[in-house]
Amino acid sequence: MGKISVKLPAELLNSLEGVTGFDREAFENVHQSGEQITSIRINPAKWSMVDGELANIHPLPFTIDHEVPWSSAGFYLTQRPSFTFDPLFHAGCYYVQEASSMFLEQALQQTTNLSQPLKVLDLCAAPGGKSTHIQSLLTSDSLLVCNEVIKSRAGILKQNIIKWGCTNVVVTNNDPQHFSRLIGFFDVIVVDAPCSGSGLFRRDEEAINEWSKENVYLCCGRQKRILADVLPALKGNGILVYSTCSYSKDEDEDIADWLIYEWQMQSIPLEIKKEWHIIESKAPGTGARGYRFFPDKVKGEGLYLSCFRKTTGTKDVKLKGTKLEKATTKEEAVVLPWLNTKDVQLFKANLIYGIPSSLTENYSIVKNALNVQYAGVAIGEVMKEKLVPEHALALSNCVADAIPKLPLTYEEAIRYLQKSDAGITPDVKGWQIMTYENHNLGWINALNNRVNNYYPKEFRILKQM
Ligand SMILES: C[S@@+](CC[C@H](N)C(=O)[O-])C[C@H]1O[C@@H](n2cnc3c(N)ncnc32)[C@H](O)[C@@H]1O
Repeated sequence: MGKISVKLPAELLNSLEGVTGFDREAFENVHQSGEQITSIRINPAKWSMVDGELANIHPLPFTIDHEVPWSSAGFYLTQRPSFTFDPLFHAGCYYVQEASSMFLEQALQQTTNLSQPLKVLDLCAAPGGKSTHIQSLLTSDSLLVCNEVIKSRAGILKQNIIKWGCTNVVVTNNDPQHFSRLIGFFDVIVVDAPCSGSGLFRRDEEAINEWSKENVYLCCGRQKRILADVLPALKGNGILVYSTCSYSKDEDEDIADWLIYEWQMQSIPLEIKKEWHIIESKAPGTGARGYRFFPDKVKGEGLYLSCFRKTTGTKDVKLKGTKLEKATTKEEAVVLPWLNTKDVQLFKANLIYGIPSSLTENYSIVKNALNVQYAGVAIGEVMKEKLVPEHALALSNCVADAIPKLPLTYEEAIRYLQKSDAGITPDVKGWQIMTYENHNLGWINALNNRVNNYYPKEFRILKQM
């Protein structure tokens, strides 16, 4: 790690003078240092912790330096490994996520009773870092709606949700305006807003070239529009978590003031430990609390996060659901042996999907209002009274234990994930799941004369080792 020459925009540095906790020299130095930090957040549904240690993988594909102090599942790594060539990454055992972002866990834990069923919206969700984190913190009978306005990014979000392997998430592709159709529906809304991106300067030099004061103003206007569009969908007393990866007061504290003046939101302070070195800020007008991460103070990138309670009630609107096309009894009989639970509602939308029975009503309301891209778990297609299973089922937490599994060596797993000939000769015929270190990777179908690799094209490793 050598010193590099980075020219930070003088206009940004000047505008940060006076921002609580800003130390110009230290801030400039940390950007020049060339230091890069790598952190991951493990998927507790797939990878267990025993006595604070990651269990059952030998050898671990990386070396853990220490834990991210504000997250129960976050770890710093000593160096950045090749995640592409780690089968566990493809199995959804962890998500590569910048450490400051994991502070969302504190925001949710300290403002919300996470042990009860909740309806949560992650409005600006792609590629899914915060969504996968929120999912891990919720009960299985909570519903998480992850939305992304840009269609291609919604596709990436869907892939990451499939890898995470849960059944209680819906991915939508909507403009924030469309959420006015869901008046008072959500208990919690997370807005990780598009911003001018100064918090990412250390990782992405392009962000430096793209930064301008004009863009900060543009982002600030957009942030207000997004919030104004979505706030009606939050129920009275509901929680809003607002975050950006910008240091600019216009996109952070000024938005907090605006939320209080214009929307009568109430700021909720969070408890932070001194040794975390997170800076608590007060918005100039209302004193609303916000939490700012400076890379010269914390081991992570730039972030601002602030929590609010909605003090105004919402009209009591009875939201209508749409009728879901249910799977037939015959289809159910074919599908159920592939699942480890009967507590799912099976419905059809090209394929057969499953969603926890307790979420059906709320899901039908979401489906009526929004452009759903993915819901629950895609199970497969029933053809000639047999199931052709979907990749998502293999990676999900609802696939039956009785399905045959074939453990692969590291080299076989990489060839399988490249969708090339893995060179395996299974003992049994038919559909079976390829595993690596006991984690599911995907399907093959072993026929009499050949083995068909069903790893999806869009997920495959394109690089050669
Ligand atoms: C900071 S990123 C979200 C990162 C994500 N929350 C995560 O943790 O992986 C902001 C997202 O907002 C989306 N976005 C851009 N313009 C938007 C708009 N006008 N309304 C809503 N979302 C928008 C972007 O496409 C982007 O995916």
